[in-house]
Amino acid sequence: MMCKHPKVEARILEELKDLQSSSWPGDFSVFECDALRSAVYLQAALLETLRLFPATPFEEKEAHVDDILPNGTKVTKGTRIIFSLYAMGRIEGIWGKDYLEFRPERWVSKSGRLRHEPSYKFMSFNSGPRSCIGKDVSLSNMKITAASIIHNFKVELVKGHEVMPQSSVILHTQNGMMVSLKRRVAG
Ligand code: HEM
Repeated sequence: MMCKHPKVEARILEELKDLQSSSWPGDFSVFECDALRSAVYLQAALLETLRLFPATPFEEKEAHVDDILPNGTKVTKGTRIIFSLYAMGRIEGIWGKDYLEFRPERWVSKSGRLRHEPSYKFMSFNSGPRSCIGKDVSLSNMKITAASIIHNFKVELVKGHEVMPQSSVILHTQNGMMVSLKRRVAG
């Protein structure tokens, strides 16, 4: 997403500039979890990526008892329901007119804090009693990894390579994602 959205990348770099990092051999800088707590825009960009490209694109549930769904649909015990988290991240009625735009700003409140979206709206970590117990640890790890890569390297998509999602239990890319890394000037 950063390769295709240079303004977002620039804003993340700006946010990282003031955060504490540690040096690694080779003149690299890495960020630790605590230092990234205030990196609201970086987290917003990761959440926005997961909205458009949820790692689990669809899920299946089975009705434990006869029930009625919020839209009035009756389901009988044992009915299997498959729902698409991928589609739910791209519905205008849920996300607004700009639902197809990659816009991390939608996750940032007027006061500059991370905007909370209810889990039944942002379903990438599922909702309810079987929601992902690794949500916080995965977001921390993604922040650490993304911050360290973006700060040290300019990531560019290989010319002519088109990244296409491929549906499976875990969202894949049809032909991978070919990129080149250019070392950013330290400092
Ligand atoms: C971007 C990273 C991740 C995403 C998008 C994600 C998403 C999800 C989703 C959608 C489910 C519900 C699956 C279902 O009910 O069919 C789930 C469940 C679960 N996740 Fe994650 N997950 C992520 C990372 C992790 C990590 C790092 C851990 C462990 C440290 C983890 C542990 C679990 C466990 C144990 C469950 C099952 C919870 C239950 O059934 O009660 N996840 N995750």
